[in-house]
Amino acid sequence: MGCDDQQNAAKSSLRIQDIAVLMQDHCRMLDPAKVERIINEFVQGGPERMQLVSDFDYTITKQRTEDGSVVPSSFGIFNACQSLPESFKTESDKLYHKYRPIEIDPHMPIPEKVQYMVEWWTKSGALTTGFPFDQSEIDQIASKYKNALRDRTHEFFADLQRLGIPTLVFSAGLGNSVVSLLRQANVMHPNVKVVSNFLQFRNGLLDGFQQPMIHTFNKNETVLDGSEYYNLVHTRDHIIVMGDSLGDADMASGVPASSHIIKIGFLFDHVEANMDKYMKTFDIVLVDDQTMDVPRALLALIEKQHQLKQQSTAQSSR
Ligand SMILES: C[n+]1cn([C@@H]2O[C@H](COP(=O)(O)OP(=O)(O)O)[C@@H](O)[C@H]2O)c2nc(N)[nH]c(=O)c21
Ligand SMILES: [Mg+2]
Repeated sequence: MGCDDQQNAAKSSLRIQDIAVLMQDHCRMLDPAKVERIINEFVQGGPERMQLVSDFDYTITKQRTEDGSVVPSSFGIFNACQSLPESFKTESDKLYHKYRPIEIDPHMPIPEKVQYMVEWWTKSGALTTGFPFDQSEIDQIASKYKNALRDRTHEFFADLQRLGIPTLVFSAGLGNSVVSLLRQANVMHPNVKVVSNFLQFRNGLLDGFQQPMIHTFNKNETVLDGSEYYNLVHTRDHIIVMGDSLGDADMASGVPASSHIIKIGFLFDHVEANMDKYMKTFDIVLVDDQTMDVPRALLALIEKQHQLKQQSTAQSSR
């Protein structure tokens, strides 16, 4: 490509109908023109303005595996550890059955739910106290699920690392399981930060979770305020958000209002019943897509333009 061609390519904008992955039947968008506009902004802004924020359970892990086996959640991995006292398991189940219906109650206002969630995480932390525990137990169970990450997760995290895009994995679950799985899958690169609830130890015994508590309704960038990660990303105003639950769409709250955000929602359960809400909440809804192909395609467009710009700068400075 000559210099002029390269400069023209660098300026021309992309049309959504030319982005093949977004034209697949299972890829739905309420407002394709908005997605097209933001993709063009991402592409023009380049990798240095990008950040990625992703949920963990059933967003990085698969919602459906080929052999039909169920992937446990991060708390589920911990609960499967053999050394946990029997009383822990029964009490923890009781809490789940009490609080989970509140968490997903469509009628209760969020401020009221927040109190209950704080109560749940606090009681769960109190239960996770006073007995010995070894991280290797989590590692052993997590190792069984390192292949249960979405197809092309490895490539996706390699893309993010190569482009230097800060990547936040947010989980209101258990951070020890999240990090263990990401490490064993070889995707825990230096640009990846996990914000979650981590086990705390005192005198060799478990002592609940470390602060700050991350629960369903504060799982967003406001909990990062003033932190090292916040300082790293607060000027990165081009954001990809990925999640499988409706609440995940708010994970970037707390970033400047002028930011441009593309929210990708992975929908698998009760597709028809959930479709309307997902379409209103996420910019791109992927129905039973167990891959990272769509977010990877966005990164590929950003990278291609970035390379063109670099080549044309190199040529014009000759
Ligand atoms: C305190 N607590 C919370 N949860 C659930 O863990 C989930 C973690 O939240 P999340 O990180 O948003 O994960 P998601 O991808 O599954 O949405 C919450 O939505 C709760 O339903 C919990 N689940 C179990 N098994 N045990 C617990 O103690 C516990
Ligand atoms: Mg999830």
